[in-house]
Amino acid sequence: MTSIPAILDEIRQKMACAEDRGKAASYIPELASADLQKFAISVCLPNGEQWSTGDSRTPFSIQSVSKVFTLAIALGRYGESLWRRVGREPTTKAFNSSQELEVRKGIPANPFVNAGAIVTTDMVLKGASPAEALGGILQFLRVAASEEDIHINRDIAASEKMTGHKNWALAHLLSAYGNLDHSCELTLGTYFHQCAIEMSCEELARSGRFLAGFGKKDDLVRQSSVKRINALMLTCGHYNGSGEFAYRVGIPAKSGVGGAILAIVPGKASIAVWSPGLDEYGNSLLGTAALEELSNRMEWSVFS
Ligand SMILES: NC(=O)CC[C@H](N)C(=O)O
Repeated sequence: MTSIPAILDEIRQKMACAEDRGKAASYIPELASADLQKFAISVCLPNGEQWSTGDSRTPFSIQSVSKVFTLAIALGRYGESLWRRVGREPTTKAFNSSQELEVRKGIPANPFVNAGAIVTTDMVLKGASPAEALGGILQFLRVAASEEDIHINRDIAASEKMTGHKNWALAHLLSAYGNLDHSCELTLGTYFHQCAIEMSCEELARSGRFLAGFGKKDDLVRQSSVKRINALMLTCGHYNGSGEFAYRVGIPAKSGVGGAILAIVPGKASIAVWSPGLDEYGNSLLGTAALEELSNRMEWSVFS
């Protein structure tokens, strides 16, 4: 059988030749100029091995992958009562759509669409200043990734604060329905900074180990939460592209518009990919193709 490093390298070479590389997330000005040639993949195994290839030490903003970590923190703090404020159903709408939020009377469909993540951030913010809440999220990530050097890119956060009009609209709608405990300014300011956390592919892969059932998992979440977070990643992690992703890749995963995807093979691997070009749903085009290839070759689909 071909070794994991050889498979990763073959995947990297294949992705380097791809002509259609997707489009960068231009609605956040700081992300619009991302280099579409960048590509990285990193895999952590239960025995402590980590294999990486490509631009695996280059930092990028994790964007919506951060929603996994705020969900983990909020679930730990609030348990099942979290679901009074956020649903756990997949959606057929875009990640930043307000349509469904109106229909659902201010209860977002799930914690991975923007409205849902704004609510979980609002919950993490309770009893803390934005700086303290962000410090808690960073601390969670530093433990998960076994890496102290994880920071926020303030330029990216500021860029989104200026132009993220859909998120402002979502926050105001949530507020109108009584589903925000803080001002839109405070909650969204925290949310934009959380999305602008920078990590490399290697760090991101390590930060998912607790969801794959290894690494420093006991320090971070209960086993019951792991099961639930993975279920949500599988059904909602790619928004209205989640069915397509499950069909092609078959692994719980969460994408971000920075081009990262964190994918979890329970008991077997924590994987991160990064390629900044996105598909029509805002998910990394080549990241998805790479994960499809890896999951096929390793027989890592949870359905296989
Ligand atoms: N899908 C994403 O990664 C979205 C995150 C981005 N910060 C936003 O709120 O629009």
